[in-house]
Amino acid sequence: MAQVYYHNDIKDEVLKNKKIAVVGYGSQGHAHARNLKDSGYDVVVGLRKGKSWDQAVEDGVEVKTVADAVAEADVVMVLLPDEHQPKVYEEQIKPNLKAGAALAFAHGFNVHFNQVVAPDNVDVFLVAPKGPGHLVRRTFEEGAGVPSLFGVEQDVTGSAREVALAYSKGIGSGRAGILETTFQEETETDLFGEQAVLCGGLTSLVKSGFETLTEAGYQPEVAYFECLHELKLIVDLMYEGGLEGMRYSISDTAQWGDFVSGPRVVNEETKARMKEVLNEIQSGKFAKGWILENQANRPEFNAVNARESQHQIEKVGKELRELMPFVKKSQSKEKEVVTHGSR
Ligand SMILES: NC(=O)C1=CN([C@@H]2O[C@H](COP(=O)(O)OP(=O)(O)OC[C@H]3O[C@@H](n4cnc5c(N)ncnc54)[C@H](OP(=O)(O)O)[C@@H]3O)[C@@H](O)[C@H]2O)C=CC1
Ligand SMILES: CC[C@](O)(C(C)=O)C(=O)O
Ligand SMILES: [Mg+2]
Ligand SMILES: [Mg+2]
Repeated sequence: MAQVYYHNDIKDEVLKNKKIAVVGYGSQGHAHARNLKDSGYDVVVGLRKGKSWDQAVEDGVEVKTVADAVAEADVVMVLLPDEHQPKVYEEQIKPNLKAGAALAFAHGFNVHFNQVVAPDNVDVFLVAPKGPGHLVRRTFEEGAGVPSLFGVEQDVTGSAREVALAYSKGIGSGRAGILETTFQEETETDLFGEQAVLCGGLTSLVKSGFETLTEAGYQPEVAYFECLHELKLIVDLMYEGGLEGMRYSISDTAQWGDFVSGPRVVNEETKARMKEVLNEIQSGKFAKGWILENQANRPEFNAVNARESQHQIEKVGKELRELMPFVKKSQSKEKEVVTHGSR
């Protein structure tokens, strides 16, 4: 088994007297900044004036311009959207980076695909939480954490690995498990996971199930509960006990249906498509497409986003969630409009 590091395995003195600049205060940024601050670290957030700036001030976090925050920092964690990182890096981060500082990321995309090239006189590492930023904060506050991967690309000080481990512990990942990786492995597996399984695969599966039921004449509300709402309850059981743990709680009828019908829906053809997706990630084709889409001001991203928001599952879901205040309360997006309006 790979070595997994936990809270008590990690010495954190190496980070204790360092100033940490967290650039960006969105999903990951607010979680890293607040968790590190609560872990006793000296944190400054680097931002432009705007909603996130106001939110960070309201949260009691020290805020400066990106240039000023970077100039005084020993560790600079870049938590801007991936597509904004190269420009902000060139214009505001690189000119202000101290020699011997560490440049850090939560995802390897820009370093791996050469969109950000660090100078030779800094450490470069990543600490990539394997979960959404809002959960990195929420689980930390609950006394738990989200697992993280860490990896070192460049080590000029000789302490990059120790600093990355201490940083991972500071955001709470030592409670869940910390694994060593490379920028290449993190980038390719993260992109694959979010495209084929966690986000892309899942939304397509849910919508296809919902459409199959509604097109057959069943009530949209029934289809919503069956194909989307209950998914969380089933996935929670997998999170706690794996596939077997989930199957223990469902009926034998459901388990038999799982065995005979699941592999007909997600089959060898699906796996062949997954391999295609992975190949395009590994070859750089996906990255090139995403970079060009942003350079063209996101015509396709915006069109698909607008179309998706009009899907019947979104409309019926919104109405049903209004009637379940306990669901609405824990919903990151509704909460985010108030607390992290930039997303
Ligand atoms: N979302 C997640 O849970 C995960 C993300 N990651 C990685 O973490 C990194 C951050 O992603 P994520 O948290 O989703 O990012 P967000 O989209 O949530 O980041 C938004 C933040 O960036 C700020 N920002 C955007 N552009 C600029 C700019 N030009 N100058 C200054 N600030 C700017 C926004 O400020 P303003 O309010 O002013 O717009 C806001 O604070 C990415 O590398 C991503 O791949 C890794 C694991 C999970
Ligand atoms: C699953 C999506 C993710 O990779 C994440 C939350 O881990 C992301 O990029 O947001
Ligand atoms: Mg991820
Ligand atoms: Mg990702």
